[in-house]
Amino acid sequence: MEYTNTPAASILSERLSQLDYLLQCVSVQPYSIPLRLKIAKVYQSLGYPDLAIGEAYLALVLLDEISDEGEYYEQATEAATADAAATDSLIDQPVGKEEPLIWAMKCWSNTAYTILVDCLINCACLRSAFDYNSRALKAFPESAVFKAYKETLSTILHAYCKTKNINFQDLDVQDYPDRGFVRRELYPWNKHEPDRYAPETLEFLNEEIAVIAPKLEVRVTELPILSPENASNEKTPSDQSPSFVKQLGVFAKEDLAPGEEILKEKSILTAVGRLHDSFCDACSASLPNSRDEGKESPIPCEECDEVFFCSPQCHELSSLYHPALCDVSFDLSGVPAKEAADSLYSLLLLRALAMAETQDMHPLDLKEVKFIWGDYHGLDLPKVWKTDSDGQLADPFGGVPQTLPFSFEANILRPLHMLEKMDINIFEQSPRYSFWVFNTLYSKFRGTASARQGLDGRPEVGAVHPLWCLANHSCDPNVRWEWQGSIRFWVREKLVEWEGRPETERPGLKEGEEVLSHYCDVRLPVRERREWAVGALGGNCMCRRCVWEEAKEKRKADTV
Ligand SMILES: C[S@@+](CC[C@H](N)C(=O)[O-])C[C@H]1O[C@@H](n2cnc3c(N)ncnc32)[C@H](O)[C@@H]1O
Repeated sequence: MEYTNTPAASILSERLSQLDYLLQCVSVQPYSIPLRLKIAKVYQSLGYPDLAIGEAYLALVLLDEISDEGEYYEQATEAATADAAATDSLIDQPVGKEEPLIWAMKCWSNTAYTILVDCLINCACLRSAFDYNSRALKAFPESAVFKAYKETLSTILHAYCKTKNINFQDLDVQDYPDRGFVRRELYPWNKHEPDRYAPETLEFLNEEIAVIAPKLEVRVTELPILSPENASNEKTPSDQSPSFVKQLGVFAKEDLAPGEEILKEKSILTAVGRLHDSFCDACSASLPNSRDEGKESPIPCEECDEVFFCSPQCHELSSLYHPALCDVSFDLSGVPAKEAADSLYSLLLLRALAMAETQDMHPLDLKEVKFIWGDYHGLDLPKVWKTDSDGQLADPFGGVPQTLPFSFEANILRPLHMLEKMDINIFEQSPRYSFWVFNTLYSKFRGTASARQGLDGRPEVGAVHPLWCLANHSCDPNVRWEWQGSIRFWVREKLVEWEGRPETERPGLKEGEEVLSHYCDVRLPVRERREWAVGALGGNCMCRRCVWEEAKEKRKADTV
């Protein structure tokens, strides 16, 4: 990354170097509370309040380990005693006769709560902020800082009630909003992201795709940059020429006939949010009922007997993730319906962490994850990141847009809980299983995962098919797909009917033509299609059918 000579850019560069140094230190001193707090402060000063929350929370966990004599009592106490004796441990000198360790712990606890509450408010996690501020006020009843946060929270919550037209007194703490958006970013220190357009990347992806789709290849292509505003009534997209961005796409290597099956991909990066014995644990195919005659019976895991596989192949593939999860139950089936989709992303995260642990790899180096699209903001950080002349951030995110959904539960607590269930030491392994790694995985999954609903309309199964998801979208697709365990593409035998299509067009793909999938129900009218696909596309669809149909609607409206 190039750092221009603006004052903000050099401050950014300095803070990133500081972070780099502290991250190296924490890999050798994973139980150091002041070090966790220093990292939290640097994240905060860089405009990543979400990452600061994670480190401040770890500092609180370490403090609890000492006070409650928890599993890591010895390591945490040893580190804290050494830190309390050191001079640069973020604390004032002890007053009176208080023991240095007790005094230091009080100071660290105060700092941890301050960072946590401030950042939770900035990330719109108001219920969690309220909860931690109440605990802080119990520990430090006279603190002007926590009293001020109480006021701030009350003001924000009153304003929230006003917009929702509800009485503040009627709002239960459990119903306080607790979810916001944070920066969706290729973090400057992330060394795991490949150059997706480099010849060696394309060579690797084409070797992989040759196995499951011998007539297709991955190529670099150009796509219009989409934004949610570009179809608003004031600006007509067809009047503007969109800017383009380099991305990957899937192309035909030879002429493909209508009806031909051209891709069949099985993935183990799957998530099942319902009863485990109804779906193959590896590929998520529905399992045959025990009464289904002539069907092979599901194969159980011989160790835990809790998960089942649809075939010997899936049973074998489970050796790539299941050892880390064998006998571990992580049930999210009880989450409220409105959180069901988010919980599938968490289960995909769990699968990726289990794959990394079983294969002893960094999660971002897994081949199923490494090359997939993270839909990062793509802005030049040294140019967009903003501070004033004193180095104060323009806003808690440094002026950088926020599009990644974030909650304390999904991005901090749940991943740590998953690691603990897999018996992973959350302190010593924090360089590999870090909060920015969870965010990066969530960014990738949100850009590419498919979900299938159950009969009640609730998202039930999710999966990332790393090669299939390289295909781009059109509301006039040339393939159709089906997902039942494996995902399959067929060349369409019948093209979608819409008025603007040139009459000469026939189904089938010519050599070199792009495979165009669909991310929404293409039977719907343009407005509904765009609403459906906006999340997956990052903006309103600008395919030729959408542009044509929107123009027609506009002409119709103008004549009325
Ligand atoms: C599942 S990925 C598709 C593969 C992606 N192009 C890549 O490089 O890996 C989805 C992303 O591709 C882009 N995309 C797909 N179809 C598009 C279209 N018709 N117009 C513009 N962008 C599109 C959007 O950025 C979207 O977030």
